[in-house]
Amino acid sequence: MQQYHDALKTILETGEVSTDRTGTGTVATFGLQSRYSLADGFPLVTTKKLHLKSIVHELLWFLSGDTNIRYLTENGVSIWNEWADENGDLGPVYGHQWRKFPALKATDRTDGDDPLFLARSVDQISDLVDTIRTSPDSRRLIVSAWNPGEVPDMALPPCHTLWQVRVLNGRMHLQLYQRSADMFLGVPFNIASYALLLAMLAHVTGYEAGDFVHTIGDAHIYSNHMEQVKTQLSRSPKPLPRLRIKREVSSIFDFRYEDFEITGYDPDPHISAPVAV
Ligand SMILES: Nc1nc(=O)c2c([nH]1)NC[C@@H]1CN(c3ccc(C(=O)N[C@@H](CCC(=O)O)C(=O)O)cc3)CN21
Ligand SMILES: O=c1ccn([C@H]2C[C@H](O)[C@@H](COP(=O)(O)O)O2)c(=O)[nH]1
Repeated sequence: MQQYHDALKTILETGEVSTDRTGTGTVATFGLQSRYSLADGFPLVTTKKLHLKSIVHELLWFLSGDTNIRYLTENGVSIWNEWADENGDLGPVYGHQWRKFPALKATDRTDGDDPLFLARSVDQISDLVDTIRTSPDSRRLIVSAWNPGEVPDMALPPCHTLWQVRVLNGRMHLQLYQRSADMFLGVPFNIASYALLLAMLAHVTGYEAGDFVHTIGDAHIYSNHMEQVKTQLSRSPKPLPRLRIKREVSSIFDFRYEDFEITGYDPDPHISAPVAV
């Protein structure tokens, strides 16, 4: 995970001090890209201990279309607690947009002068897998969580905004555009989560998992994470662990928590940090 350390160093060396919504203050760089080849191992940060459990459950929860934190809390995952309302709801966040992106289709009928629309919803994940199967050379394999009409109703507008898949020579690649990135707390989760998603998509469609390309808009280190980042950068990255999918799974929606095994993960101790709300 030298790439992750390099990104942190770039922000410390070239970033600019900024105010932000949470009132915490950051050092930020706008526009940063890193590439993680899954052939080198599974990109789980080794210079602090990460809980893969939270990452796997969060991804399965997104894929199920759920936007209430109940499933997460039942599985001991608390990372979304601060943003949920009293019923555990987050509004139409990732799961909703991935599986039920609302769309209107114009019809040729009218009501007086007003055009009539047909309301439907788009299951972007099913469509993605179907298109990979029917048109593997497609350059249109995109999933968007950014829905301008619904952003005001979301507890937090999506940070991982849009992603694209591309299959080249039997290898599947995935690129994420992340509009805003908490480099110390959120990003290690985001990298592992999208690498896992790539491994799952490659598994169900029969391709080799290739590169995860992480493109970031505002890449920031919060002012109250500086000591933690320095501690982490004083440590040396170790060889990456390996991910194994233990069972033959044919649908992207059939994965279970128990299907994943990580071997060879020998991280340095955990470094705790406050999350900016
Ligand atoms: N400021 C901020 N940073 C984020 O990374 C973030 C948000 N807000 N809001 C929405 C989600 C929630 N995410 C989070 C929230 C908390 C942790 C966190 O506290 N991580 C700890 C322990 C995690 C655990 O329980 O396994 C860590 O040390 O990584 C990580 C990601 C990512 N997102
Ligand atoms: O998956 C995620 C979700 C959130 N973040 C971080 C990025 C920012 O620090 C905050 C969001 O604040 P905005 O003011 O809406 O940008 O959450 C992340 O890194 N990864």
